[in-house]
Amino acid sequence: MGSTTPSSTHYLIIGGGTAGLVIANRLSEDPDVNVLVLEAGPDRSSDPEIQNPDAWHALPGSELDWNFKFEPQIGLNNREPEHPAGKVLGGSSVINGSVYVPPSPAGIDAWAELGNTKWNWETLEPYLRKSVSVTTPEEEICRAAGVEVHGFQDGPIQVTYPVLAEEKNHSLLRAWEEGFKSKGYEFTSDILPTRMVGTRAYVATVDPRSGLRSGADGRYGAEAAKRENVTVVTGAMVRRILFEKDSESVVATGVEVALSDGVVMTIGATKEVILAAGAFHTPQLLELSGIGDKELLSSLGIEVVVENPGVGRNFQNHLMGVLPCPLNKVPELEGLAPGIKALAFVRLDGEELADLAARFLPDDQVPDKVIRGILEKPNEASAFILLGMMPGASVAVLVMIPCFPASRGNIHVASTDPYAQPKIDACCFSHALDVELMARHLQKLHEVPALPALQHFFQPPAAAPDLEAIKALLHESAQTAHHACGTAAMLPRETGGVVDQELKVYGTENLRVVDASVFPLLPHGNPVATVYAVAERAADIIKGDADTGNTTV
Ligand SMILES: Cc1cc2nc3c(=O)[nH]c(=O)nc-3n(C[C@H](O)[C@H](O)[C@H](O)COP(=O)(O)OP(=O)(O)OC[C@H]3O[C@@H](n4cnc5c(N)ncnc54)[C@H](O)[C@@H]3O)c2cc1C
Repeated sequence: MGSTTPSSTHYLIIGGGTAGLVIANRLSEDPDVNVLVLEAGPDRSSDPEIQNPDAWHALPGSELDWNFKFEPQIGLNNREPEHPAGKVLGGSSVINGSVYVPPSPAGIDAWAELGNTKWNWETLEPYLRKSVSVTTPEEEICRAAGVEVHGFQDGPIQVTYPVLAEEKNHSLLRAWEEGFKSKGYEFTSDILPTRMVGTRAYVATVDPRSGLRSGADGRYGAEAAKRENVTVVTGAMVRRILFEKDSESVVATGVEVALSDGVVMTIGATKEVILAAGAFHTPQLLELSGIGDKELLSSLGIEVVVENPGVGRNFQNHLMGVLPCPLNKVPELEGLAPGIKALAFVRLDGEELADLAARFLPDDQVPDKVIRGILEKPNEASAFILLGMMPGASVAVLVMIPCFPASRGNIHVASTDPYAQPKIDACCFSHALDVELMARHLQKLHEVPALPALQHFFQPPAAAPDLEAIKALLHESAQTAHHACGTAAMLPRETGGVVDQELKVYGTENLRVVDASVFPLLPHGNPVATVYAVAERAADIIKGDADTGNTTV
């Protein structure tokens, strides 16, 4: 790895986070190209405390978190939720909860329906496989649990079954599966399921050998950093992207960056600038650099390089409803470690969903029509449930997350200061469907602890409140998940797109975005699996363009 900061490189990657390190790794496989990664946070890849997956609760709010805060949310009774994001080499993959959930095929096929005909399940699936290696527990445990994994052997991210691997969890797991089976939800054995509704084994991005977290700073980052043609600079805050503009084209020539010693310098990029700063900073950097809504930029005195009002729009995130469940004192729960134990993907009754879709998702509006199409598929879940065990196991929590929220928020700069937080309005519950659907799921969640198979473990639950009371409760108490995405969306330009299907920023020759910002639609579960897959595919697209001479500079 080069040790000093070069003044020029072929590929300049802004943000050494989840997606940024995938790109750095894959592009630098070609020894003839130079890759520079500029990461604002520090390198903590060999700090065992940070890499301990159980320590993740302590990381949001720490110095490794950008500590974003939303504007008061009308839909959440004016609460101002916090949203962490990793400020560290490896980005949010270093502070996240390690839950690994591949996206659902219909959720990815919806990307094509939204206008990205080259992006669907068929084109993304190979990259899901390429990004991870799955280690299963002993054969006997897998056979008894019905777990199957095909392929998934060579990827840098290590994925394991930590709950299944510990035998003392098994009786709770069996009861969970039996309970849901009694409601018609079968266990889904494959890690890449073809049937979305049902229970699944919990899988996590944890290295089976060390027991430590497996994030982007692990093999992706470490392998890249060993190469002569890669330079990773930490503590490097990119302040804006620089362009050369004439009547024909807009070419990204490099960036202005503040290094950890206070030096501010410009660094040139002779092939491409790749923006991988995450769903909050990517739209912020685009706007600070002159790409965005003309009126907004002009009001702040920012010179407009490319006019595009889509920048910062289409913000999506999951909301969570939580039901605490007191536990019985039974020997099977003694000594269980806290944390997530089980997963279930569930669906409202078909008629109820059809009724909600007809009332709240008009057929002539996008993305409502596309979300409607997903919800109408009997194979698709409308929410997922996580069973979490609290320390001491006297209480468990059921966390319920609707899969495909219809509300859309926005993120915009409020000043020209690159260190100032952008204004984030998640617009939680701004789409009427979201609270209706979530309230019905929360009502049904009350049935779970009372399922005959689970009664041994859970104390009898209180009766579920009526729907109106639950809606009021959700406005008061729904939590935001940490799944921000969509703010530089891959969509046709006329429908709010910021990047095209090659992830190139519209109106530029050689600026790409590769991170969760490009998702046109949030996947049905936790998003990191999709971030890795998108970044893997993006690397192939960039390499392909280089091979065909499509990179214009
Ligand atoms: C607390 C938390 C828990 C989560 N839990 C889960 C989970 O259990 N499972 C799951 O699937 N997903 C989870 N997620 C979401 C998932 O981790 C993210 O969606 C994913 O990591 C985002 O990847 P990214 O590449 O888009 O951005 P990031 O990984 O955040 O990378 C962006 C990088 O850019 C850097 N950067 C930003 N601005 C600049 C700048 N101006 N100059 C230089 N560098 C800059 C940042 O420091 C960061 O390293 C969680 C997220 C959080 C925050």
